[in-house]
Amino acid sequence: MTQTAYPEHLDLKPVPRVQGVVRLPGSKSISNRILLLAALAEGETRVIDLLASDDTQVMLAALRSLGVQWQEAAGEGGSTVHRVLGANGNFPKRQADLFMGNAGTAIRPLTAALAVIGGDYKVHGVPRMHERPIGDLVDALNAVGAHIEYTGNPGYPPLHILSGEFKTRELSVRGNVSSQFLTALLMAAPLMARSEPVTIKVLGELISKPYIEITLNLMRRFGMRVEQDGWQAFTIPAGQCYQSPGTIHVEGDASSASYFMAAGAIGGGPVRVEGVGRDSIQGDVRFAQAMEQMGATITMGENWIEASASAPLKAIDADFNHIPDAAMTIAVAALYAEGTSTLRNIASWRVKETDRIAAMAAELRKLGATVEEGADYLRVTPPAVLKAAAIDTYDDHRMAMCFSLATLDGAVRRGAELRINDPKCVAKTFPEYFTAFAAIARKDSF
Ligand SMILES: O=C(O)C1=C[C@@H](OP(=O)(O)O)[C@@H](O)[C@H](O)C1
Ligand SMILES: C=C(OP(=O)(O)O)C(=O)O
Repeated sequence: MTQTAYPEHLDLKPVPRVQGVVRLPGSKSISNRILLLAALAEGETRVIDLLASDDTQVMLAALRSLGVQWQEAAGEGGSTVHRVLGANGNFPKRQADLFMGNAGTAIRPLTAALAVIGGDYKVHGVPRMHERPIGDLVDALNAVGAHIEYTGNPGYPPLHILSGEFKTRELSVRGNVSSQFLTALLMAAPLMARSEPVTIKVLGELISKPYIEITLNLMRRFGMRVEQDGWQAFTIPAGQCYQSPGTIHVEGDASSASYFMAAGAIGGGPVRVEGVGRDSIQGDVRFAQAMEQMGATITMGENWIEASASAPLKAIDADFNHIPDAAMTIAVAALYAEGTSTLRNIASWRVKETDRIAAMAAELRKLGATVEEGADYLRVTPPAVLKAAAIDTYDDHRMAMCFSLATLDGAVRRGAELRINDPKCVAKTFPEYFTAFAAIARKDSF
């Protein structure tokens, strides 16, 4: 969908050293939230540096099908500007067939907004999207009077969303499969809270909490007050409407930053990413702390992070529930660490773009690693030397991006000669990834 021509596979040579500066593409999580909030707000929002990728493309196309007007223009200094004309808590078109690709950040929040606004909507995606759960969100909405039907397998898209009759203003949602269900309810709740407050209760454990902080932060930027009782309950006081903040800037993507931070830590560096830093609202900047724990040197400014290392990395044993996406990068960095690394509390990997625990284990083994796979953990012991391999990517952008790191020579291990199959899957969040990666590869040796 997004325009970058990639061959069927990429053959990558070992990279002796990496160094350089990378300007990051916009954050997927921030981009898709801002698009929906801008569409629901009163007034026009100018969105600077929106991510251009498959995941934002499906959101933009869906909003257009729903009658929301937006335009893209070039901004200053190579930036982009999207002007979104808010429809003030409504969608001008009440009937639409919406293709959501494999974008969790698009289908889940839109489902909640469509269910509350009402109409007649078909919502579907790629085959893998139809295997990714949405039942907890549908149950939460239908329990208070929404009318959402499954047109395929119960618990999964595709969905048929009709007009419901909301009976109560207290919702409950399970938080242990995906935090995106709570995010979806939070963003849609103000549309229900016209005359009475709405409370959302979280049943059981909530995973991926920093993504809820992104949601709350952006809702505040659009003028919304949310009362929070820990991670258990959230109340939206009655009578509020989303208000355009005027202009809003999209930070660089912190999950995309992880590949370059890891590259700097493995391949000498320094590698600097620009677009995220100390002031980021994205939880994935905490990947930098994990890298530090592994022995990398990290420095940060307001809007940049730099990684380098002068000694081999050390193994890590940690809980990565708070950074599920960037944690995939840790699994590959573990190939360069001395000893066995354990990534814990990552069960959500199983229901993302692919079963990421199984996929990661299979591909790390191809490189010669010893891998133990559990229901919610992964244990990686690196080989003495990485083996050349053809890496399958399972239509998962992060598999393609993090395995590119296994070409790095590192301080102790020769980088592998690698084939990355189906590299175009990076279009989900970072269409230009391999160009950016090539730009930090230095042909000279240490
Ligand atoms: O809300 C978000 O922007 C996201 C939440 C996370 O999902 P889960 O809450 O399902 O772990 C993350 O993996 C995904 O890439 C983006
Ligand atoms: C899990 C991911 O995506 P999604 O937003 O589709 O859940 C991801 O980008 O790693």
